[in-house]
Amino acid sequence: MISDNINILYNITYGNPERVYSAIFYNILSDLINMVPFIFTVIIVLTIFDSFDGSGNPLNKTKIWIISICLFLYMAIMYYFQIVSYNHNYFEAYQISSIGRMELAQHILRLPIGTIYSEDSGEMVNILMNEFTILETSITHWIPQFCASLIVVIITFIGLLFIDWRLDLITFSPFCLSLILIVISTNIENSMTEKLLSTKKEINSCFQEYLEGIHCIKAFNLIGTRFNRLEKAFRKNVKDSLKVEICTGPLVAFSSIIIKCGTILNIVIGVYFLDAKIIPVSTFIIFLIISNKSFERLAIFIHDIITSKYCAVAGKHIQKLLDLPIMEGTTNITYDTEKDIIFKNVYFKYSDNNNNNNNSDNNNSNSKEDFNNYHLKNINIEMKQGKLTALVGPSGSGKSTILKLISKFYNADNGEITYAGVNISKIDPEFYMKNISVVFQDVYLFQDTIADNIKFGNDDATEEEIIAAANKACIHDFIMSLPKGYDTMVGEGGCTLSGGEKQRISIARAILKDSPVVLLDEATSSLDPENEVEVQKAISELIAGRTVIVISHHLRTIKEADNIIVLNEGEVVEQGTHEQLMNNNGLYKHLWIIQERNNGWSMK
Ligand SMILES: Nc1ncnc2c1ncn2[C@@H]1O[C@H](COP(=O)(O)OP(=O)(O)OP(=O)(O)O)[C@@H](O)[C@H]1O
Repeated sequence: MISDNINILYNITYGNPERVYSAIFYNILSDLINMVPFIFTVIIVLTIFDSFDGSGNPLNKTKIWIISICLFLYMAIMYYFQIVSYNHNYFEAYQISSIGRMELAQHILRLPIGTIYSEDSGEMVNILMNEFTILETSITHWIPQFCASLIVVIITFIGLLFIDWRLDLITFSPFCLSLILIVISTNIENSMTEKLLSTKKEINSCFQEYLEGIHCIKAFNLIGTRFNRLEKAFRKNVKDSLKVEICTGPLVAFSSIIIKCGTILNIVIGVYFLDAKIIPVSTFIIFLIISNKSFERLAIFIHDIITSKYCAVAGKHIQKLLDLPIMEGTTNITYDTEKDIIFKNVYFKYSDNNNNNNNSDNNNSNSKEDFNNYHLKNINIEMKQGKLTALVGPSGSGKSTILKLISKFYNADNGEITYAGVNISKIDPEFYMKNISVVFQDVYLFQDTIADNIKFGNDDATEEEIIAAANKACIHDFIMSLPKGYDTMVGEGGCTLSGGEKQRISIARAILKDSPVVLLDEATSSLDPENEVEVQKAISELIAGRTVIVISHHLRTIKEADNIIVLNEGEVVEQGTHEQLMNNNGLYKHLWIIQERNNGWSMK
C-alpha cells in the first residue's frame, strides 16, 4: 500500500515528487493548526465542568478569557498559514503543470518522426491538455489534502492512545473495515479508469479528425456518418463514466458511513466506560470532540484514495510519453572540409521501431532475405557539396524517404549516412539541422505574422534581413501590398494565402536560415504555371552556391542537375547526368519519354 502510494505520487508528479513537498508541508501545518480550536474547546468545556460538577469550585473566568484571546490570535495565525499553504498549492501546481507541459512538448520535438506517427495525435493532445488538468487539480487539492489528512489522523490516533487506548482502538476500529472496502473499490475502479480515459482519448481523436477533416466531410456529404462516430464516442463516455460511479459510488458512500459509526461506538462504549467508572467525564468529552473532527478528515482521506487512482493513471500516461526514447547525439563534432552527403549500404523500413536511437550501429545484422520488404535497399549514393542532385523515380520508389533520412526524421536501419565525414546518427539533431533547410510541397505556416513566419528560419534576423530574404524569394512586393505588410497575421496553417505565396514565404524562410544544404521536396509540383515560374525564380536564389537535393516529378526542371539518381522500388537503378541517362536507355529515358508525350512535345 505504501509503495503503491509512493508510485502514485511519482506518477502524479511525473517523476518529480520533490516538487510538491513544500505544498504538502504547508498543508499539514495548516491542518494541524486547524485542530487548535478543538483543543481550546476541550479546555473550555473541561473548565466549565470543573465548576458545575457539584464540587463547588468557582468558574475560572480568567482562563476562559485567556483562551478567548488566544482564539482571536489563533484566527490571525490561521489566516496567515492558510494563505501560505494556498499560495504554495497553486504556485506549485501551475509551475509543475506548465514546466511539465513544456518538458513534454520539448520531448515530443526530440522524438523521431516515426515515433510521433506511431502515437495517436488525439492521445497526445489529450495528455497535454486534459490529463495535465487532472494533475493540476490533484496537485492543488488531492496530494496536499491527502497527506495532511493522513498526518492529522495519525497524530490524533496516537494522542488519544495516551488518553485512553481502549476507547481509542474501539473508536477507530470501523476505519479498518472502511479501508478494506476502499481497497476493493479502488481495484474495481482501476480497470474502469483506464477504460474511461481511453474513451476520453477516443473523443479527442474523433473531435480532432472531425475539425481537421471538415472540408472533406462537407465536400463528400459525410456529415451524418462522421458525426455519428463522434456521437457514439460521447455516448460511450457517458456510459463508462456512469459505470465507474455506479460501481464505486455505493462502496465509497458505505465506507464513509462506516467511519462515522466510530462516533456511535464512541458514545455507546464511552457511556458504558463512564458508567463503569473506567474513564472520567473529561476523557469522554475529549474523545467526543476530537475524534469527531478526525472522522471528517478520515472521510476526506477515503475520498482522496479513490481520486488518487484516477490521477495516477493520468500521471502514468504522461510518464509513458516521457519515457519514449528521444533522438540523441553529440555536438562535439569536427566536420571534414568536404561537406558531401554520402549513403553507404543504407537499408530502411518504416516500422514501429523507427524510434531506435543510433541504430546504424547494427550494420548488416539482418539476413539478405529480410531486406526484401524494406522501403530502401542497399542505397549507395553521394551528394556532392555545392552540386545539384536530383532524385527521380516512380511514385513510391523511396525519394521522399531519402530526404527524410537526410533530415534525421528517422535513422537508417543498416548502413550509414554521413555528412562532412560524420555519421549523422551520432550528431545531435538540433545541431545537425542547422546545416539543412527543407522546402516541402505542403508548406505549414504558423498562426503568426508573416515576418515571424519568415524569421522562423533565423530567430536573430533583423528586419532588413527578413526583407532581403523576402525580396530574394520574390514575395516582398506581395507582402507590401497587404494592408499590414509584414505584420499581417497568417491564419492557422497559413490558409489565408495561396499555395504559391505560402511556398515563397517558406523559401524566404530557408534563405534566411542560410544553411549549406537545401532539400526541395516537390516544391513546385502543386502550383499553376504562373506561380511555378515565380517559385522557380525564388528557388534559384535559394540554391545558389549550396548543396541541393531536389525531388521533382517534372523531369525537365531537373535536366541540368549535376547528378540524377533514379530510384525504383527502394533501389538505385541508375545515376548520371541527363545526357548519360538518356544514353543508358533505362528507366529515366522511359519516364522522360512518357512525360514528353504527355506534354504533347515531340522527341528530337
Ligand atoms: N510513414 C510511412 N509509414 C509506412 N510506409 C511509408 C511511410 N511513408 C512512406 N511509406 C512507404 O514507403 C515507400 C516509399 O515512399 P516515399 O514517400 O519515399 O516514395 P516517393 O518516391 O517519395 O513517392 P511519391 O513520388 O509518390 O511521393 C512507399 O511504399 C510508401 O508507401
